[in-house]
Amino acid sequence: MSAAERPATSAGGSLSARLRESVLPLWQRQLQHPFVVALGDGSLPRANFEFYIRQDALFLDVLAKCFAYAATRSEDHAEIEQFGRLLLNTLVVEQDLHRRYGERFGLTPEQMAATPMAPTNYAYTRHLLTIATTGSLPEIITSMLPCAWIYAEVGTHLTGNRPPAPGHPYADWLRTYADPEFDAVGRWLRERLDLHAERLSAAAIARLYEIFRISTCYEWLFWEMAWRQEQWLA
Ligand SMILES: Cc1ncc(C[n+]2csc(CCO)c2C)c(N)n1
Repeated sequence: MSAAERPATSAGGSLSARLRESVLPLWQRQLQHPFVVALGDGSLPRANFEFYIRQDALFLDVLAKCFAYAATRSEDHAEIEQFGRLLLNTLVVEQDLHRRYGERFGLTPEQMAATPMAPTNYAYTRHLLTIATTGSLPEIITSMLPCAWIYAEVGTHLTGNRPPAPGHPYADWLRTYADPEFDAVGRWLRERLDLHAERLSAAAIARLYEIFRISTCYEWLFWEMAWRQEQWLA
């Protein structure tokens, strides 16, 4: 099994491992996306990265809210606490990474917040919000799992577990997502999902496959959106 195929954490025959296997070609396409390749080798034009950072700041605000919705569906004290921590972590990533790059690009937090959501970002966040507000807890976890899992794999794939080269323009981004602490987010979500899924019907599990596939597609489309600097129609 190549490094690209290997899950960041091996999950054996668990539901989360089977979900990833069910979308493996889509998963591997993320690592080959021109945006991801150029981000890794530092050749990504600044305009594309700036577009991405502005959109991602808006995305992470929504993702943080989805962790809050997940907390409202849980009856387990430790789980509620962890969803609360993930909500705060998400905002810290946004502030640390995005404000830092924002400052480098001469953007104020107000300018960042005034950016309109591009179509794909809008669609992805509506998908997450619909499930967060109307779905079951396993569905909510499943909808958020590809974003944590894919970024950890992209981070380790691009760095190969070595620190980014000196002067790499996107070193902070690479370090954030190659950090084993970030991989732990996905690992925890997988553990919770595998536990909750033990009590689900075959129909409920089938729905999880569908949700996982849609979120995985949107992760690819998010790179594509930033690569093309996608705009709404005039
Ligand atoms: C489109 C998109 N997908 C995933 C991430 C990665 N990410 C950053 S914070 C966080 C939650 C855990 O703190 C996750 C999953 C991203 N930045 N943008």
